Amino acid sequence: MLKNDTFLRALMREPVEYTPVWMMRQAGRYLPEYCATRKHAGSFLQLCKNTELATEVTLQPLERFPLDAAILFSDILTVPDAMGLGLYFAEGEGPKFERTVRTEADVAKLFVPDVGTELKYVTDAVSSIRKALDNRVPLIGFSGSPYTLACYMVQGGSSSDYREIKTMMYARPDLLHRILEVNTLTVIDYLNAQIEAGAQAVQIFDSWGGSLPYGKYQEFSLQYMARIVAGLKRENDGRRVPVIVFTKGGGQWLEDIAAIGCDAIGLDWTTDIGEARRRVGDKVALQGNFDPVALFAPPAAIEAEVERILTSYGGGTGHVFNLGHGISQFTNPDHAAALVAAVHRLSRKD
Ligand SMILES: Cc1c2[nH]c(c1CCC(=O)O)Cc1[nH]c(c(CCC(=O)O)c1C)Cc1[nH]c(c(CCC(=O)O)c1C)Cc1[nH]c(c(C)c1CCC(=O)O)C2
Repeated sequence: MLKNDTFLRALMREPVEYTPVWMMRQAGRYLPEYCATRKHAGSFLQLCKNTELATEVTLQPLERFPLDAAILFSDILTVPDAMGLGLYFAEGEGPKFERTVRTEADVAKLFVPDVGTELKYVTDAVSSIRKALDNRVPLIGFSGSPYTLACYMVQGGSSSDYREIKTMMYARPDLLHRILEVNTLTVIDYLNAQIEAGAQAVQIFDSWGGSLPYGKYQEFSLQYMARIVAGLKRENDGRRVPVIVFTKGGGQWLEDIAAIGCDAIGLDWTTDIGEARRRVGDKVALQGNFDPVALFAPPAAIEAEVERILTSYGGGTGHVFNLGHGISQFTNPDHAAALVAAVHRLSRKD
């Protein structure tokens, strides 16, 4: 039995005593204890692949702040790495792949990896984290969306304009659809393996779906996320495993996203959460949507911003407080503490 299931109840729009909160990238470089463990591991990827250390960093933010959920420490790019593309992190440059998927021949070679062997280190981490959490709070598993994974696979790394993948989309949509097909089958296996290992909710990170034009978003990103939602095991320990879909920059498509069968939509900070609630009605819960850059302001300003978001949402259940994107590595941890405390204190007043 979970000691604190507020997060799961809010996602299912069941009554809650206060608004639960977690932060995207809550385990990361803004915490000195994370930097110390990462140094000990050698590299970020070695940290992800070491069960004991991945467990340790997952729990670090929970030791500091009374967060209502833990998130598996890993990365979305473990999936293309398992497809043999060779993930590495060049110092100061972000993620890169040794091989890209651009030509007809590259696409023909692409395969659905055996998740049970190639990504066993991830499911081992899930089991180990569940044990270490001892039912304190629920554990969130996650994956990249098929389109967001494809962005890194085609580009070979991060990009400012996604020129290669978008050119493929316009010139050879058949090739991109084939990549998305392989990614979709892989993500279904991957998330189901995380759920079987103990993940109590899952989030699909569609970080780059918001860069697509209207219509193309539905065809190249949302359609595939709908297939994932339909393909997931939805029960664990006798409870429903809620699915959160986070399309960064997806605020204009909320009705479409709410229609794919997910339980919650993650919002970035550009959308008014009260208006979002009116648009989706009681179809889904909402997660968000504090601008992570506002964490650089003094605690009084952070509290005012928390209050604005809680007031806009309008009380009751169905809201999971979060940042609108990952926390910056330059954030002062005391400011993150102020955010978490403000969410709990101000939402209990309702
Ligand atoms: C696009 C994406 C990635 N990874 C992820 C996304 C989707 C969310 C988003 O849009 O930000 C998701 C992710 N990455 C990480 C987590 C762990 C769980 C958590 O605490 O939220 C999660 C959920 C750890 C990480 N993933 C990464 C770090 C920093 C690596 C380090 O310690 O050096 C962490 C803590 C590396 C990473 N991984 C990725 C990038 C672009 C980078 C480099 C950017 C950066 O340096 O912040 C790909």
